[in-house]
Parts: sequence; C-alpha cells; structure tokens
Amino acid sequence: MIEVEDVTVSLGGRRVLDSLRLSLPERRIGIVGRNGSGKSTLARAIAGLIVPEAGRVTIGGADMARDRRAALRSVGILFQNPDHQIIFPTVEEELAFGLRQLGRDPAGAAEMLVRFGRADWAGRPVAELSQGQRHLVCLMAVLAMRPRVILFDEPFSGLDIPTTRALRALVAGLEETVIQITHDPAAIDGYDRVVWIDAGTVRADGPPAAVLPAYLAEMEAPDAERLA
Ligand SMILES: Nc1ncnc2c1ncn2[C@@H]1O[C@H](COP(=O)(O)OP(=O)(O)OP(=O)(O)O)[C@@H](O)[C@H]1O
Repeated sequence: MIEVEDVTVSLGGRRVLDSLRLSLPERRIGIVGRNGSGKSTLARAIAGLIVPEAGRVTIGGADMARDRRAALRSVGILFQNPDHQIIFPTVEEELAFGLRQLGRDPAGAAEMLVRFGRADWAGRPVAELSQGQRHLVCLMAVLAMRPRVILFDEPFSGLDIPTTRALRALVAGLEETVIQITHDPAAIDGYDRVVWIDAGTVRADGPPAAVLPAYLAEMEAPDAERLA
C-alpha cells in the first residue's frame, strides 16, 4: 500500500508538489497531466529519490525518503530515457548491480536474461543495443530486484509500434503494482485508477472512464494551446 501523505516539494524555489495526499492500493495506476505539472517529481518522491520538505511517502509503512534500503527493495523506476539509468558497460553487469546493492545473489541477472529469452545478451555491450533493447535491459534490471511497485515514467516515447506493443504486453503481464506516467490515454485505458496531476495538486482521481474523458476534453480545448 502506497501512502502519499501531504507531500510538498519545491525545486528551484518553485512549489512543484503542494500537500499532495493519495492512498494508492490499486495494482494499475496511471498518472496524467500537462508538461511540468509534477508527475515525474511525484514518481521520484514515491521512489524515495526526493526528500519532501513536508510530508512523506510510505510503502508498507516504510518511509521511502529516509529508509533507502526499503526504498530499493520496494520500488523500481524506469525513466523515459534508458541512458539516464544504465551505468555499466555490459548487460549482465547492469542487471547484477541492483542485486548486489540489495545483498542478493548476482546470479539472478543471468536468470532474468533467460526468462526473457535474452541469455545471449549477457556479455553484450549496452552501447551496441538499440533504444528499445536498452529499455528492455532497464526493465529486466528493475524486475531482477523484485520490487513491489514499478514506476514507469513515460517509458515508451521514441519507441516504434512493435517495440511499444511488446513492452506494453510485458508490463500488462507483471504481477507487481504498476504506476505509469503517460501522455497517451490509450496506454492506461484498462487501469484500475487514473490520477490527473495539475500544478502539483490532484485535479481528478478515479477510474479511467471518469478521469480520462475530462482530461482529454481539457487538453483538446482551444485555450489549452499554450506551452506549459
Ligand atoms: N531539478 C529541478 N530544478 C528546478 N526545477 C525543477 C527541477 N526538476 C523539475 N523542476 C520543475 O518542476 C516542475 C515539475 O517538473 P516534473 O518533471 O515533475 O513535471 P512533469 O509533470 O513530469 O512534466 P513532463 O510531462 O514534461 O515530464 C517543472 O516546472 C520543472 O521545471
């Protein structure tokens, strides 16, 4: 159970999240909102990568910003650009890193490659993989750590249609709780819940059928055509 308890975050002197309060027990949660509305900041706060100036995020009772070990065990995060999270030169080293951080057997990296039919990637230099393949490396690295929650921060932009479909099918089959930030309403259509973030607060929150039409109507309104 993820609890966002009155979280306030300011960045560069601006309030980016404003006393945000959310209980998130669902397994599939979409987050939508305009550019700059605070979605990625919320994702980072949930993953414990940002210390809120007020409030806290807990998962299973552990404070994500203060208990780094619990945060590493509980939440995996996938960024839009895989190059922002890949550190190691080869695929297997990348997958083994998180396991070592958790004090787990790095052999789990090879098992994960087998599970995805990519055992031959073990020694492959990450730099030789395509962007879609690097996304898959990031997903495997996160899954290998067996987090309870996986956060996807617009992971599919820039990917071709078959790669997007393949990764979406993978995500759909995950047992873990998935929180997906997206600008594509179709990506979260069948989700349990959609939270619309606007200027660091919750603008609307509920099932996709209730939130997405209102969100789309506002995004497509003529006066919405201004840069965020
Ligand atoms: N490191 C930073 N320093 C100062 N301001 C920041 C920093 N990171 C983000 N911001 C600001 O915080 C606000 C929210 O950013 P955030 O990345 O959370 O938005 P977002 O909803 O994810 O946007 P997008 O849809 O464009 O990815 C923006 O106004 C952004 O300029």
